[in-house]
Amino acid sequence: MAPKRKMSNSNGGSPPNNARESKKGKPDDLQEPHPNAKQTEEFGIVLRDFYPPEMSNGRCKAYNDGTIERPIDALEKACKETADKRRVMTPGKAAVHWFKTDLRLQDNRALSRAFQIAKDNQIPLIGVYIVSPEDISAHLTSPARVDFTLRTLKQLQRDLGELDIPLYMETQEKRKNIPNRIVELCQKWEAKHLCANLEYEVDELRRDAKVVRLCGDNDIDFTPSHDTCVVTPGMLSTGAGKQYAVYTPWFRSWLCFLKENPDYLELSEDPGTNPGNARKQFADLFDCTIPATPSNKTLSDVERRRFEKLYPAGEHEATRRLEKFLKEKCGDYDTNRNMLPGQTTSVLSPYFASGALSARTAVVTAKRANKNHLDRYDQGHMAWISEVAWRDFYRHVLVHWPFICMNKCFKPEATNIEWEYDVDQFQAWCDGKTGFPIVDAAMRQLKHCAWMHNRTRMVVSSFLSKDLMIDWRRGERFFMEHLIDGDFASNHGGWGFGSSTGVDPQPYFRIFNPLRQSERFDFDGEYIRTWVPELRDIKGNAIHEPYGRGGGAIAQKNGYPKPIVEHAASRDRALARYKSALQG
Ligand SMILES: Cc1cc2nc3c(=O)[nH]c(=O)nc-3n(C[C@H](O)[C@H](O)[C@H](O)COP(=O)(O)OP(=O)(O)OC[C@H]3O[C@@H](n4cnc5c(N)ncnc54)[C@H](O)[C@@H]3O)c2cc1C
Repeated sequence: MAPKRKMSNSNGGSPPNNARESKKGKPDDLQEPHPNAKQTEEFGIVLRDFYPPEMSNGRCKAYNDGTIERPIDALEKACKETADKRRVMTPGKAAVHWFKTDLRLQDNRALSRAFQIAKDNQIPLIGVYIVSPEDISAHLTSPARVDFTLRTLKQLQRDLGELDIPLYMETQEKRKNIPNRIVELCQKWEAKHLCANLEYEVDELRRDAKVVRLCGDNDIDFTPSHDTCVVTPGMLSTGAGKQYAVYTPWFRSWLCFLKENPDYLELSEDPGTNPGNARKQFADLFDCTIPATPSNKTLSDVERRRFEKLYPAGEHEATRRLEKFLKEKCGDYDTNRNMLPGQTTSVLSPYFASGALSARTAVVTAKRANKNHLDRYDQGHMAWISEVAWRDFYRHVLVHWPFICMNKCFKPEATNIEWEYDVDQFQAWCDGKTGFPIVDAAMRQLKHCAWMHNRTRMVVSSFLSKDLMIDWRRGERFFMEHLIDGDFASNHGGWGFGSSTGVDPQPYFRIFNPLRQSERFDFDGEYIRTWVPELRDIKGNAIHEPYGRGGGAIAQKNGYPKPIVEHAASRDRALARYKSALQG
């Protein structure tokens, strides 16, 4: 069992105002890791094969005060500094769209731009997709999500093929080779224009800044587009000109912005038939095979078939689901969305995560179904639009506070909380064997479906970080490794909420009571009975707490564990530890 994290008085403690100044008045070494970095490494939170040790809280502060440049600023600087070179570009013999997490034809800002360039110059458009197994490992992408992406690529290749647009795909083991390889491909095809949509995670922004400069040096125009958010990160700020850290005022501002800037809700034009003679000029690109699944991300045949059935790939399925949800379920979404049995939400998250569906299309279609209102008329539609906006919100947070992408939290001082690193309890949580039926049902739903209901995502994240006091970042990692919709910004945001280390303004003493959550949102125990077969025969409300309410004999006979902690005592421990780190 790993030892507990020790409280630290060095720069691991709550950062004083001048956290980057040492006692001697010299600036602290920003390369110095956090005092507990060894522990985060040993517990599998910081992946040292890919990243440096956990940074100090002072380094987070240096991002906040501008001493260290944000990756988005580095990218913008690269675009600005190469702007002159880009203006004189000649059309070349092809235009290229580099697909990433935007695997669709509909409403795709950069693809639309690439097609327009091809059309204006009567040259062929080529699509390209590069798989990097190293990237997939570093980003903890789940096998279910890898499989979903590869299936989506197949559909995309078919759809593009119908327009005579080839999709060239290849594997680059090392992610550091991607920028050079992209340029090499453009040179090979004599393309002078490369288009792609931005991804806002740190590695991706840094990679794209490199691509911008490399392209500039090689007479290729690459101007990345903002596409994944409805409102571009950086467009909304508080009256004091700062980035919002609280959702409600941010959402008011998001609504206002869209009313004042309706063009942000204009969908991009789909590409048409390839203007150039691509079938002749680039014939070999049309029968590209789908890249192989990296060996550490394979699924069993049973899993593959199950996920194919649960989540058919591609944008046509995404559109079908969106329309069906808006017609049949969205009207009741505000009252039903927290209920666990049945399907009360859209289950569109895998499609958003892979980019098979754009958030803009979702909001515009929901608005249309709501008599063209974003924030009036039907409560269900308004509630759903505001949930899709959460996705934007967490991306805005990521862009402004990039250190959250580097194993830190929004409140860096919360990394000093005295966490437990109990391997057995963590395993019980992963396996759905904690003795708390609602928690166990949820964790088993995750294993089976590679998806979990939002309500139980909140319950299990609170349980791990508060009832078990386990460093929530290990849970964040486990989610990424298992979710089909694993998405850094939303996952981190959700874990920040569950563990009270994020942007949520609620104080840490909001601790979910698993029993109350179970009684409230799974009233008849249907969700528990679906996922925990050991408890299926227990009648009435004993299902929520078998050992305390007369269902113990059945539970025990079927091998269901007793609760591994006592909620009231755990709650007190959590309150004391949070208080000591955050207010002490
Ligand atoms: C601990 C935790 C981890 C999470 N991890 C992820 C993740 O890795 N990927 C992910 O897409 N979502 C994540 N979420 C948010 C949310 O749980 C899922 O988006 C939602 O359950 C997906 O189901 P749905 O498509 O049926 O959502 P619906 O209720 O139909 O909502 C529609 C869409 O809105 C967005 N959305 C809804 N709620 C949220 C939210 N709270 N935060 C951000 N976006 C939201 C999603 O894109 C979702 O598909 C997490 C939440 C928590 C509490």
